[in-house]
Amino acid sequence: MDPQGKSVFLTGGAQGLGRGIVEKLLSLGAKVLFCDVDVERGKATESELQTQYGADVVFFHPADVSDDEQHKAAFGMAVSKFETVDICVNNAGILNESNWEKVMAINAGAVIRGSLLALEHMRRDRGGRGGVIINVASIAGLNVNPACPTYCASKHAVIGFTTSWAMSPGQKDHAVRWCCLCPDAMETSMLKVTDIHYPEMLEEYLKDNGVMSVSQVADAVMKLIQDPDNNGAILEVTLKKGARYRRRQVVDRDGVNDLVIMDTY
Ligand SMILES: NC(=O)C1=CN([C@@H]2O[C@H](COP(=O)(O)OP(=O)(O)OC[C@H]3O[C@@H](n4cnc5c(N)ncnc54)[C@H](O)[C@@H]3O)[C@@H](O)[C@H]2O)C=CC1
Ligand SMILES: CCCCCC(=O)/C=C/C=C\C/C=C\C/C=C\CCCC(=O)O
Repeated sequence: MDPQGKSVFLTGGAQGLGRGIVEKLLSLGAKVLFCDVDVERGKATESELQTQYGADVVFFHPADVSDDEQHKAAFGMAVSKFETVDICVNNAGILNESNWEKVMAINAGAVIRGSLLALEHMRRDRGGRGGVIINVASIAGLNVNPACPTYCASKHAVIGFTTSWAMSPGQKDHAVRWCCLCPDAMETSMLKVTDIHYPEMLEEYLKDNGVMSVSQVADAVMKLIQDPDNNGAILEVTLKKGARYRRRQVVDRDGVNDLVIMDTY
């Protein structure tokens, strides 16, 4: 899909990756409504982006996406501003190993709610225009990570949910594409986290693997949006290897029930 002239709803756009994605989309001619729980930063970002791209192409709406009503209201605001939403990016996320309920509510719960809101609005078999749903997971959704088991679980949930919907027998009728983004560590406020187990593991990990810029990862999101035939995509983004699609197969090893998930590139 070409972002030019398309309408976008994005969560967690006040800073970090969310803001980076909003900026790329605006530079490609899309209109964006983003929400965030950080109202002050959201307003400041809106004002800066309106100055650069125009007052009628980017809007901020305050919302905590762990709250059902606020999340629905924010999505509804995008629909009423643009009439239609073509691209939905469920990006808002936190990392806090002391509060697993909150992590699951935002990283998994809000991704599920946001996806279902977008599907209902976009699906062509119920009068919508089709579209793309991009769910932001992490490399942690593909691996195990003793430093942050709850965060890791929330990101595995995003990948399982998104790829399962992508495999829906009704997908062609819905005309909605489902994609997961799985970045490695990138330079945002999340990386300043202190609330993980074994913080020394993080230091070691970053020494070995480096840290990506937001812009590199936001470019990968444009690839997800633009590639037409990637329903069910899991796009891994790392500093050393760049953006690569994981090819996921479910292999039936014994013809009965010994199913194994195998990823290749
Ligand atoms: N920074 C990293 O190394 C990586 C981050 N990610 C994922 O990227 C996504 C974006 O994270 P970053 O930009 O790094 O973090 P960030 O902390 O810089 O930005 C996250 C934004 O989400 C907002 N947010 C948090 N909770 C919210 C809620 N309940 N409702 C609405 N907005 C909320 C925050 O206010 C903030 O503006 C997250 O899903 C994160 O898990 C994935 C891989 C690596
Ligand atoms: C595997 C780390 C990349 C996960 C990227 C992400 O989604 C958010 C990162 C934010 C902060 C980092 C927090 C925890 C990671 C800590 C240690 C990683 C050790 C993993 C390992 O050695 O295998």
